[in-house]
Amino acid sequence: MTQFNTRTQPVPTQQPTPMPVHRYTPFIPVDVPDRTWPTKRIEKAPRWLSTDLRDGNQALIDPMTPARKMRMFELLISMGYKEIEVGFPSASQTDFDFVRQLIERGKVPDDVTISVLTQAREDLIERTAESLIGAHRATIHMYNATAELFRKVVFRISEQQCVDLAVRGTELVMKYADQHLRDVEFGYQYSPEIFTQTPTDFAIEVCNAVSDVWQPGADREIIFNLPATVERSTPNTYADQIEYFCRNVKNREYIAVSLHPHNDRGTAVAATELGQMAGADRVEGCLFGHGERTGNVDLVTLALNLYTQGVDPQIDLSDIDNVRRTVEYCTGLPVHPRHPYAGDLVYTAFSGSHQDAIKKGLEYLEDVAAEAGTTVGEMHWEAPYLPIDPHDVGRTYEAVIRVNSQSGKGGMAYLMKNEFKMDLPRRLQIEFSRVVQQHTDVAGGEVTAEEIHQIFSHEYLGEKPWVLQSAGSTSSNGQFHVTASVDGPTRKAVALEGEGNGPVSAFVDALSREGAHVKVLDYAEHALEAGGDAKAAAYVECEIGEGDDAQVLWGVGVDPSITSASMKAILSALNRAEAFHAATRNAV
Ligand SMILES: CC(=O)SCCNC(=O)CCNC(=O)[C@H](O)C(C)(C)COP(=O)(O)OP(=O)(O)OC[C@H]1O[C@@H](n2cnc3c(N)ncnc32)[C@H](O)[C@@H]1OP(=O)(O)O
Ligand SMILES: CC(C)C(=O)C(=O)O
Ligand SMILES: [Mg+2]
Repeated sequence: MTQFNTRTQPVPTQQPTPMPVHRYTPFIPVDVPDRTWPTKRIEKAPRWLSTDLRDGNQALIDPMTPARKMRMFELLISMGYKEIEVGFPSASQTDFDFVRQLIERGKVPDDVTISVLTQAREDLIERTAESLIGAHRATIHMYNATAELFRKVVFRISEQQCVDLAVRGTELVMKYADQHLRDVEFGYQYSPEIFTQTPTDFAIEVCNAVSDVWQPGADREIIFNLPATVERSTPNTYADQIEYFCRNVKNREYIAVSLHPHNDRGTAVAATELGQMAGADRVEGCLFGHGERTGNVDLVTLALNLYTQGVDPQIDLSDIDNVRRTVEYCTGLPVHPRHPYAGDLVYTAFSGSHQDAIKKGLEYLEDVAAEAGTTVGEMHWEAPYLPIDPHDVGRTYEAVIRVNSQSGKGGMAYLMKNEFKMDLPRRLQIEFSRVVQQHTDVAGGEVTAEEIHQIFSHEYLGEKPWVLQSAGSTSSNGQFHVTASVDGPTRKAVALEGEGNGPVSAFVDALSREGAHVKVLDYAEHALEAGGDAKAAAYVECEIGEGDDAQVLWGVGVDPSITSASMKAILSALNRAEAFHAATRNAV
């Protein structure tokens, strides 16, 4: 029976916020009681469109220069994007010229479609069509807002006038495409802007009216892009709207239903994933979630979310740091250190229990791979706290474990093994972690792998006062005889001799004849490097001294000869005992 008192008081009442919450009203979702999306799975990549050069660019403090735009375009091509929105050519001469540059300099591969955005205004549509002359494959993307607030406040038009604007705009797109773009493999995309705040039936009505003009068919698709221009509700409501739209829009089989989520509530990725489950074919977004306000949906996260499910994202993110550096250069904005998959810290554990589990997980994978005669890179990935193998995105395991005051033995042991090839026995790990902990408690902050190695060398490999000068051993009939020359605490070059059933016990015997009492409790050794000039590391756990003064300490030795390494390890333990006594004497 437990002895403590369980809580008897009620849970304390939380206080109302002092913020004016009454100013806000809940979002009213479309009613889809027979929704099917919750049980669907995403089993293939959607058609991606990157709008980094349009929605991403229009939201930057300093829009990209032509050189930066070109760098971004080349990056997107190299990653595998086949649909790229390259700008708003009627907005400025710079935007227009960039589109012309892409076309005239032959920068657009034949299998890539560029698209450009325009408002539903004749002068802008004409200029937009002109920007695409000579393109191989191109799409004009036209939008007008359909939400009531926008009709009332921005446009001051009725529902019918809103439909008419979309219809007239579509007719104008077709007119100018016919005039300028007959040699282009031409496509049309229409967005009922603020789709999520538009009654879905009205959004469908506008799209159907646009469809009647465009007349989609087997070789004449239309893209209906359904933006969460401002994210206002939970992701499931977006999915309901998408499923409802897909079920009720005319000519569904000739329509590419496209998602264009923004991230105002921080749930754009979830909304996009649920939207795909609800039937969408296509996704528009930006790398690392650039774009208006909180950004467009993040294409990197979406792609790698698919990847972690074993679904080919059809995008190359095998050098994620290069992608990140290029995007940072083009946008002038940094990627957050905790950004999914790409941030500096996202494959790093500082805390002890995470490090311990990661270390064990990676060792387990190595063992299983070795048993199967293969490499970890070929194995099914499953590792604690690491949803993805950092190697797959071009990261190393170096940053996986970093040490600070929150770290335990596993982290230090991992760094000692991976960076310095020293495989510390478990009880030595425990002892050494206390040494490092003393350091982090005093110094605070992170200790680098190099610093951990320095602390280790100072603690275990400092040869004072006992130093091994030379050593030899012979054996006959299982009996070992060692000779050694050591500098001791009081005398230099003391000649030692001892006998035992192994070189370690013979050396212990030799030391006892000098008055140094050592009992070996545990022993481990391994080669440090492969090859002819390999060194060995020896680790010994020793009881030093006798009676009440006896201490249990680890010692470590490194030497080309395994016999000398083990002798050095014993002297290391003696040195640490001396240091301990000196510290105690000084303290007294
Ligand atoms: C959700 C989005 O991201 S939409 C894309 C937004 N991106 C951009 O706007 C970047 C590029 N835009 C621009 O450079 C400019 O807005 C231009 C060149 C297109 C137009 O500039 P201007 O003619 O000065 O108009 P302005 O920028 O003030 O736009 C507002 C006007 O366009 C109208 N308008 C806005 N959107 C649309 C549309 N989709 N279709 C038709 N008219 C529209 C507004 O009602 C308003 O009209 P009003 O002046 O009669 O009141
Ligand atoms: C132009 C449209 C598609 C847009 O960017 C939005 O609504 O967010
Ligand atoms: Mg947008």
